[in-house]
Amino acid sequence: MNASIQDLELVSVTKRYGATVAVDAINHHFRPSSYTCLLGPSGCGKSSTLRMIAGHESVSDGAILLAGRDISHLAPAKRGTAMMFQNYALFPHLSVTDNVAFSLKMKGVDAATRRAQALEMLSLVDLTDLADRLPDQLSGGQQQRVALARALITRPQVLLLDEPLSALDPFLRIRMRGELRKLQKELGISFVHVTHGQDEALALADEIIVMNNAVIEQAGAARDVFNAPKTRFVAQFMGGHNVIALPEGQFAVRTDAVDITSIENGMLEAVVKAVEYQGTHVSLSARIAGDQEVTALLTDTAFFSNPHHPGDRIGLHWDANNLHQLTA
Ligand SMILES: Nc1ncnc2c1ncn2[C@@H]1O[C@H](COP(=O)(O)OP(=O)(O)OP(=O)(O)O)[C@@H](O)[C@H]1O
Repeated sequence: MNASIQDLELVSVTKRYGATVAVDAINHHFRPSSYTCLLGPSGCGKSSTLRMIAGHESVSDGAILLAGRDISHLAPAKRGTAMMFQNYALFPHLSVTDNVAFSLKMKGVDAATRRAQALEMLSLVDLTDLADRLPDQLSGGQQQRVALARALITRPQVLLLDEPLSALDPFLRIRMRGELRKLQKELGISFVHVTHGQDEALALADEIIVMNNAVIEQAGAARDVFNAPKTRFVAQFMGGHNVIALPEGQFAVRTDAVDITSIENGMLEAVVKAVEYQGTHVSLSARIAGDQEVTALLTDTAFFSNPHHPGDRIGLHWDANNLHQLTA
């Protein structure tokens, strides 16, 4: 396949800080014009990966290619990428417009052109009316939009976002993630977004890259990663799965794919341990052979049409195609 204009590729990219290997020879070909989330627990290497793509951290080994060009050793402003930081890093003494226009000023663009382009970006993020305010006269969500406009004014091929929603309250976080997604689709450029929240990754991403211990555990379409985790780590980190050791190996099965039936009709015999009412659903946990726990997430209708209580002996059942063998 020919490299398209926005193709971003990591080739055996490694980051070492002294003796610490933060990113260990990872390879990935990002899909053009897509929203990708880099997901993983604290310390797995996702921010280092993003910072290397941005050029804010040097690459210890390997190469970063954008549109077929090796950008590994270029200055951040020369890469065709732009980064939006977690804390937005706005200049407190500059107006919204001047914050957005800042990088153009550094490039020596004249004042009228700077202002026109900044206003265009502010209109894109719906902030035209607040163009003359200072950052501390804005809400958290508005500051984030300024930071977005400021990153986008450089017309990047790839926008890099490091935990962009973490400073927002939960309500605003959900609203802003909808706006990020919409903006990415409107602009048609690639967004690469670092998060440790699987809900956030599922809500936003076309593609999810799950990192753990400096390597990529699994990458793929969001639904594929959620539905068919390849490793125990991915199944547990994404949530909503049981990991069960059976005589044939280790398997993941989604909690909402587990049905309760009679002992005779079940594939496995179990004893109910706990029942938790969750409104739309009921979470039932049961103990199976080998002292393993299996959770079944049942709709409230399904549960209350045939309720069970701790101590009941039941059968568990699932369709074979909902069982995913794990490789590690
Ligand atoms: N400047 C640095 N010097 C030394 N070690 C570092 C440095 N930055 C990161 N590390 C180490 O590299 C590893 C990966 O860090 P990184 O920040 O990339 O992880 P992360 O997945 O983004 O974590 P978090 O979600 O906590 O930000 C960690 O073990 C971290 O302690």
